[in-house]
Amino acid sequence: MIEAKNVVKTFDGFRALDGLTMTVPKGSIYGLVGPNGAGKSTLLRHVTGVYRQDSGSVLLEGNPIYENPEAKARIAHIPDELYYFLSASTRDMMRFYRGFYPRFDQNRYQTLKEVFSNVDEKQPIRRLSKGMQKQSAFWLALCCRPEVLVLDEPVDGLDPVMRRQVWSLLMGDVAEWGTTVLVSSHNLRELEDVCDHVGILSHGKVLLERSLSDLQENVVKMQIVFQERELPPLPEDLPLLHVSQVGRIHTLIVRGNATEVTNRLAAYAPILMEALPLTLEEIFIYELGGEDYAVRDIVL
Ligand SMILES: Nc1ncnc2c1ncn2[C@@H]1O[C@H](COP(=O)(O)OP(=O)(O)OP(=O)(O)O)[C@@H](O)[C@H]1O
Repeated sequence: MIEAKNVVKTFDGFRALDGLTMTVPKGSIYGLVGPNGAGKSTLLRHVTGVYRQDSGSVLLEGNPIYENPEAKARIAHIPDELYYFLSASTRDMMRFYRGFYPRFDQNRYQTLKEVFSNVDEKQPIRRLSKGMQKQSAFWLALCCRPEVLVLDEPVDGLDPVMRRQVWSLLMGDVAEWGTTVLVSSHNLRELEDVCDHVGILSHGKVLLERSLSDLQENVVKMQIVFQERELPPLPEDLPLLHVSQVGRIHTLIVRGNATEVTNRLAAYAPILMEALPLTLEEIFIYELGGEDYAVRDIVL
């Protein structure tokens, strides 16, 4: 488990992280979503032990990460801007990582050659195209067999086929090894299919973090038609988040699970009624109640 508790980080008086608290359960794929400048990269640099927080704590299994080589050897990081030694090739980096990561898997390096077949392992990484550099970074990170994989905007620059390949390899590692993946993105849609936990970051704070199952079981979209054109007066304690109408079809966004809500609304004898799941984007918009426009922008 990774825990960030009340983390504050200032740069020249500017609070890039402003009392941030986040919990990433072991074996989860945790998506961190936020607009430009929200503090995603800064947070990930704390989780990987690159930065030291001004106050608060950043822990892996209860131990501080900063200046803790034992914790750092359990974490692999693909940052938004890749850094490699001048003229180092993928093969050179493999040898370097092999010395650092105790679970480095040499056989996997050979096996994954087929997946990343258009990366020339002998060519300096800096001379590869951007997408190929990302592929090289994934290839190496997957061979490290880290307990925690931290990915900053990981699939930017990868073509759709490679995106799928990479996500499927990552999900395989989570299933087989219980790897914890912490991944940042601007795009909730990109993360929707892969994450089981999501945190929304804005102005240096996590506004909301939930497991996907919690989110999906607790809000439902009801499409409903009554004999009358107008909506009948519904009970005051029905936790309605939003109501809209197109023609005779009313769309109600209701907090609660689909069966409960369907049973309650059945008492009003609708002609037609259907419970639909919400997309992750819709859930966040309704959950956050549109209070924060920066957040609306990223989820819309
Ligand atoms: N080394 C630094 N020195 C000064 N300010 C910094 C530094 N790193 C980050 N910041 C500031 O902290 C804030 C958060 O930056 P950060 O890079 O963490 O955001 P982000 O959510 O990753 O953004 P993006 O989506 O654009 O990558 C920004 O206002 C940025 O200008």
